Amino acid sequence: MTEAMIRTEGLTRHFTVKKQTVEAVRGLDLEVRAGELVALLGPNGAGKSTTLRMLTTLLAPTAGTARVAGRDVTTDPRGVRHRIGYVGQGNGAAHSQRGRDELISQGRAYGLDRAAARDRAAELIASLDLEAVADRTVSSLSGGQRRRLDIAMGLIHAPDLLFLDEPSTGLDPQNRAALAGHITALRERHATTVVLTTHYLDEADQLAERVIVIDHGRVIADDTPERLKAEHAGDRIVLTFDHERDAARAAGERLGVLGDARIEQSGSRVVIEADGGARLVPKLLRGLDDADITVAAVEVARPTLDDVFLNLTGRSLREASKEGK
Ligand SMILES: Nc1ncnc2c1ncn2[C@@H]1O[C@H](COP(=O)(O)OP(=O)(O)OP(=O)(O)O)[C@@H](O)[C@H]1O
Repeated sequence: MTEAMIRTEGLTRHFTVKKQTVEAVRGLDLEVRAGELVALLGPNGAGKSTTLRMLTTLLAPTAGTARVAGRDVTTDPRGVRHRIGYVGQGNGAAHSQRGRDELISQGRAYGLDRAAARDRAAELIASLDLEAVADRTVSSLSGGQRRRLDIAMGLIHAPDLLFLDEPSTGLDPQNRAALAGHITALRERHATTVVLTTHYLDEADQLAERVIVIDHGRVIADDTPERLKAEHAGDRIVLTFDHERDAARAAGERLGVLGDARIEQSGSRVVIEADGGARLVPKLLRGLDDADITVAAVEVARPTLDDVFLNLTGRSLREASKEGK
């Protein structure tokens, strides 16, 4: 069996702030296999960046061990650094340089000769769609272009493993979607293992094959987005009635056909949380029809990762993020 790309045991980091101990990361046991695209998802202050900074050797663990790309972060940090790429939060190239030159210098810093650095820069410029802007100074690039340049910098030495800390924070939805497309394409082309952090739920959902949910420095769930949603949250059927009394009757009488599904009425709406929502709808509508209750609208909403987080912690990820700030 090949060695895991990342393996941590009891990885822990404490900070001391005004004589108080902050347990940023508390005993993380992680395994990431070669080729995976993993998102660490959690609210502000959950410990995602601290984890990434330990895995990339920027921060020493307080306790525990981590092997990254076959090297130990504590005993061989240089070995780790040579095998990984890291794009931090809003790091970025020197602003007065042209993007292409930045990439070439970065390649040289990693030991490529000039010709190899130039070729590699050209390849990344093409695959990250930077041709039109590579010869402009970095300071003149848009947020999305600069973020793509940052990613190219992290990939210059063709690492097997790339860490991206909140790659799309601050980008508009269109640029976020484009960046997600580039990350997926890079992975398909080079089989790079990618570990990224995000607090965009839809991004984790669409981009990652595996989502590790972190809260208060611990892993609270770890699975594919589909399985997380299937296991921790049901579909939601939203029924809207013309009158509140119809909603009350529907909630009170007829919806018993749904067994133990969670039913909530608010005003003229009834929300039912149940697995396989779409399949239940015909039965539900027949039951309501039999009872002479007229439904104005019916809608089936698939669960989101926010519902998963809510069911696991009792807090919405959006609310939890605000409280962590
Ligand atoms: N250098 C530091 N000194 C003191 N406390 C720190 C330091 N770095 C992080 N922390 C604390 O550790 C906890 C985890 O922070 P971390 O940045 O890892 O969270 P995060 O999940 O990456 O959040 P965000 O989404 O806001 O980046 C927080 O309580 C934070 O205040």
